[in-house]
Amino acid sequence: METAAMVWTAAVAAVGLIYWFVWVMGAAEVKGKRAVDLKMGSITRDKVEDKYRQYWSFFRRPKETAEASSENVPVFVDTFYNLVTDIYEWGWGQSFHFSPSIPGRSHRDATRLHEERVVDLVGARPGHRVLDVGCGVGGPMRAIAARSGAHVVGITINEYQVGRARAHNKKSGLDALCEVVCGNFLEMPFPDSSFDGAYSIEATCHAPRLEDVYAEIFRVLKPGALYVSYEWVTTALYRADDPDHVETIHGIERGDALPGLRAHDEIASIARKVGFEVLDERDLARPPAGPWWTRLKMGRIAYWRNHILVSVLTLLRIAPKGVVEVHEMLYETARHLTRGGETGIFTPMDMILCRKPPFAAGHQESSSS
Ligand SMILES: C=C(CC[C@@H](C)[C@H]1CC[C@H]2C3=CC[C@H]4[C@H](C)[C@@H](O)CC[C@]4(C)[C@H]3CC[C@]12C)C(C)C
Ligand SMILES: C[S@@+](CC[C@H](N)C(=O)[O-])C[C@H]1O[C@@H](n2cnc3c(N)ncnc32)[C@H](O)[C@@H]1O
Repeated sequence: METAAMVWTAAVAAVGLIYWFVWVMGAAEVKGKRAVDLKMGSITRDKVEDKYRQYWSFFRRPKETAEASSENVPVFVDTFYNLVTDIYEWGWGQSFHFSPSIPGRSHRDATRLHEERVVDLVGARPGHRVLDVGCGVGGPMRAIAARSGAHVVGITINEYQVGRARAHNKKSGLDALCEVVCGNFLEMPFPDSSFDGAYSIEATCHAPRLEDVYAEIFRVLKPGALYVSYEWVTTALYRADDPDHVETIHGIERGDALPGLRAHDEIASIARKVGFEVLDERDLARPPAGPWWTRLKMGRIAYWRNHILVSVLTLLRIAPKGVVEVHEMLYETARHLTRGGETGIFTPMDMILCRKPPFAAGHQESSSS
């Protein structure tokens, strides 16, 4: 073969390979969000590295951060979701939470079943207005609205997620039942007693003080309405004097924008303090539930593929500088989360079911006010 022909063949093969690697393999979990579409939320390209550094210096020592400047937590949580939302959608899907694995069923099915459980727990039905506290890009909201026929209103602090969630709602034909509002769940823009039910899936862990968000939820619920939450907590197996345990929990907090994980036995008393009756509390991760962390572990090869992919895309200037660092942070977090699951010292699904008493007055003040 002539040299020119060889060069051409090699060039065509290289282009084909890059196309396959980036466009075909790059559309990881859910087709529709590809590696080439990775933006960093509402952060402009040139600011991504800086924003990541700011995030990292704020959340490097989570507990101290929360105590020193808890009023800044929502701002940095918003920065965090600008940095990770597209990577989450690309590598995980539209539901930003874990679920127990179910033998013989796909991750997608397991996720949906974990979400639909909320419908039964809060008794959502057509005609109801249900609040989704910390709604992400709306994966759970769409599953819950579709299953129950209720009108679901989601709130998220991150403007970029609002746009993503509205686009997904429209695309799935659920926009008449699903509404998304940008706001802080510590000061919600809703009138007292305006919801028939509420839920939060792996979101209230971002609140510096759980009583503040619970008090807000209590305020906006109608008397007699139910609220269910899947909380991130340390379990009874966690030992504060075991350096391995402490490192795992700090690793989870640093890489997930958490101002300090709470212990499992703190949740119910906080709910009662703001006025709720606690009807049930259970760790949904306990056997016979299948392990929630296997989905993270089984993807190790995929992580390496993704790492190479984001590095190549950054080199080609398709992805903004800083994405590789964010991706590495998530990889580290996945390691700590897996360790938390395997040792049993951490659960992302401590379920608490509460009711606002039928004859409750309006807003219960949180302890600081
Ligand atoms: C509830 C929260 C988020 C929970 C999970 C949805 C996310 C926690 C860690 C995330 C991930 C870790 C590794 C990433 C991987 C390196 C990348 O290649 C593809 C995406 C990941 C799998 C990513 C996906 C989402 C998580 C599992 C918190 C924030 C309260
Ligand atoms: C891990 S995501 C879970 C999203 C969604 N529940 C799901 O399961 O897909 C946490 C969500 O909480 C939201 N959040 C965190 N702090 C918030 C705050 N102070 N006010 C409003 N939303 C907040 C984030 O913006 C994000 O949407």
